[in-house]
Amino acid sequence: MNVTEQAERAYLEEIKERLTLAIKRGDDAVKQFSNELREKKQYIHEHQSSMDDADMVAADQSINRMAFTGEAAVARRRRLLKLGQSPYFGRLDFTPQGKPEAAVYIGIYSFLDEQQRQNLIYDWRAPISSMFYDYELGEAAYTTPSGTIQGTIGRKRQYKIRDGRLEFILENDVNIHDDVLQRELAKSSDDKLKNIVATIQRDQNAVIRNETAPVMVIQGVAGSGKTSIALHRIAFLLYRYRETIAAKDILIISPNKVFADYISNVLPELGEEYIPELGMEELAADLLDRQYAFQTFFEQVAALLENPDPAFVERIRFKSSGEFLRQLNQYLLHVENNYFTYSELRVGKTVVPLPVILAKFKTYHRVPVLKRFALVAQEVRDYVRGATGRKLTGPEKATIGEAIPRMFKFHQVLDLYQDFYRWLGRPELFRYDHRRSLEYADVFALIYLRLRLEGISAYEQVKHLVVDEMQDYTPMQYAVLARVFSCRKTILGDVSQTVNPYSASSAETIERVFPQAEVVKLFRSYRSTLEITAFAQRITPNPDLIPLERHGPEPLVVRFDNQAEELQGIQQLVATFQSDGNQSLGIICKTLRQATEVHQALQAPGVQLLTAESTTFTEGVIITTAHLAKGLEFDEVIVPFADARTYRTEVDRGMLYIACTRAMHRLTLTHSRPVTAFLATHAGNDARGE
Ligand SMILES: Nc1ncnc2c1ncn2[C@@H]1O[C@H](COP(=O)(O)OP(=O)(O)OP(=O)(O)O)[C@@H](O)[C@H]1O
Repeated sequence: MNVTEQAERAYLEEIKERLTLAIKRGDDAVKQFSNELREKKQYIHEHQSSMDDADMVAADQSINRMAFTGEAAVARRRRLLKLGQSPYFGRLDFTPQGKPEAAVYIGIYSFLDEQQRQNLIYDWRAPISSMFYDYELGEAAYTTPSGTIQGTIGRKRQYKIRDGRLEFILENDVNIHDDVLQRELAKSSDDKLKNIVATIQRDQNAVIRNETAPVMVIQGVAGSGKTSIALHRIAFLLYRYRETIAAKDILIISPNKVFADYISNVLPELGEEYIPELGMEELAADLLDRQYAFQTFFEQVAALLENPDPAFVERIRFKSSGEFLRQLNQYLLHVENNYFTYSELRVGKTVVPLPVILAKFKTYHRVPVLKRFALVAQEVRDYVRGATGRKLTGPEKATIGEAIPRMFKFHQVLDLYQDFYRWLGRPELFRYDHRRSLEYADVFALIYLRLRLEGISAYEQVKHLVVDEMQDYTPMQYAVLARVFSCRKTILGDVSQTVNPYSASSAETIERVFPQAEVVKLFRSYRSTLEITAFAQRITPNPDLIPLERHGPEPLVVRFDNQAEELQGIQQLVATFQSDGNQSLGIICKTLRQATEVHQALQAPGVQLLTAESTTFTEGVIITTAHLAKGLEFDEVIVPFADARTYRTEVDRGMLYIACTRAMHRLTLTHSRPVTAFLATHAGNDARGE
């Protein structure tokens, strides 16, 4: 053991002791709180009859205060216990200009020795910790709310401490990040996404700590850490703005429940509470007051995969364009200017002239049209009262109340939406029959009309919105999000991973809806080995992608003579997987029908079929579709039925790309019919030869 290591081990022991002491002090405090609380309650119980209202309020307040302090003490205990397992992962020896050098240990939370009033561990989100991610040795600086601190970093170390034991130290090397990163990435994936605090990269750190962007759009290649970054960014914002933003004020729009479950561990690992999460469809149902049944996005994509009817494709394509939004806005102007077919109004002997009614209607141009009638009616009543010099009778008031809305051509948003297509001269683009449900492509347009014509106030409490898988949402959806959520937003995704190319949005498309957005592009891919990344690149090339130097076995494309043999082959691959040390295997099919078929054929214990209705993600063997697997990752991936009939269209190509990019360490594709053209250039990898 060298001197450095000896000193570090001794220091770790010292910190652990102090942590144990702090936990003990905390325990005593919690005990004391609960005793006091019990006594107070007892006292109130016994003296209730002699207490007046003011006494009761004061007693209530003091109980609440004590309970709150008690809860905070329990939370602090939880954090200290966790720190005991792994107190810190980094150290900087920093000399601020004109001041002495100090060792700054960085961990998942901060630890202040209350007796010595000394910060023993800094939270990774603290301003000083940013230098750990942003600088190597030499000159460095960090920004605090009261200004920039300049200085020099004389030493930088990284540690891996697990279960309180020091596993390794890496010293002062420019490449330390790479070393530790490699070790982290080579590990087996468990069932949930993990925190990456110890190895956040410089470009990722810039996104996590960005405080200025009203809308942050992150376009990143597959495996670039977008989801991880978004979650760390939430943790950062909760720390930085802890006085004004709490976990409950944030909303994550996630593509499905399985994904929500998959990411659910990161924030608690970082010591933050549960963050509210909502699916796009749940949001839509809510904004439509649950008045309409509608097709889901899964159903739309499944319909495209099974039977891409050209008229259906055309409807989706048009409704996913920026032009659709522009036309709907034009139509709204047309409605405003033409659909109020006002006429002269007679109330008893009084005539309310046309210009008066129209002027009243225009005065309220800021109020949504369908909400304007009551206000106009009230103005007209005032006018009649002024003209007659007397109060209006009940029937007169009612006449006015009924007459004004009648001057407007439509009253139902759905009727206006249908009328929009007539106005556009393309009625064939709207398919709706009252017994069936709305097509998914119509859902957000209808919500947009509701927002503009009726006004909806909802979700006003949300202070930060996170939208993952941004490529799956159309300009119309973003226009709705922009109107419903006026708060800051983090929007992330990858246009190469679209499940529906007819409705994909790139960062540029989104920028058109949010001109104030700051767009960040991430090109470095962390998830997969170089071999897997190179393989996926040949399906959907992305010249900007930079893979991380990490090697593994070449992906295999394995041909079988018939489907029965193919399924048997898959069964063998599963058996091999189960006997080696990896933790997660994803068998990713194009459609749910195929996934169900494989699931039935395998019949092995512990093999789980993941469908759109699933709510949890567990490790082991999972069979699912590419659409559902989007955002997830597995140690090993098998893609069955990689044949020319299954993977044929551009939508199919996207699915194949998504499926392959889910693999971290090993990838195998199988087929029994002729291989898909998307793998034509991969034929050399065919284990059995074509
Ligand atoms: N700085 C980092 N340190 C360690 N691991 C990282 C880092 N950045 C990303 N990773 C790992 O890379 C993998 C991919 O991350 P993540 O799922 O957040 O990427 P993504 O861009 O959302 O992927 P995709 O779009 O393909 O679903 C995860 O296992 C994550 O832990």
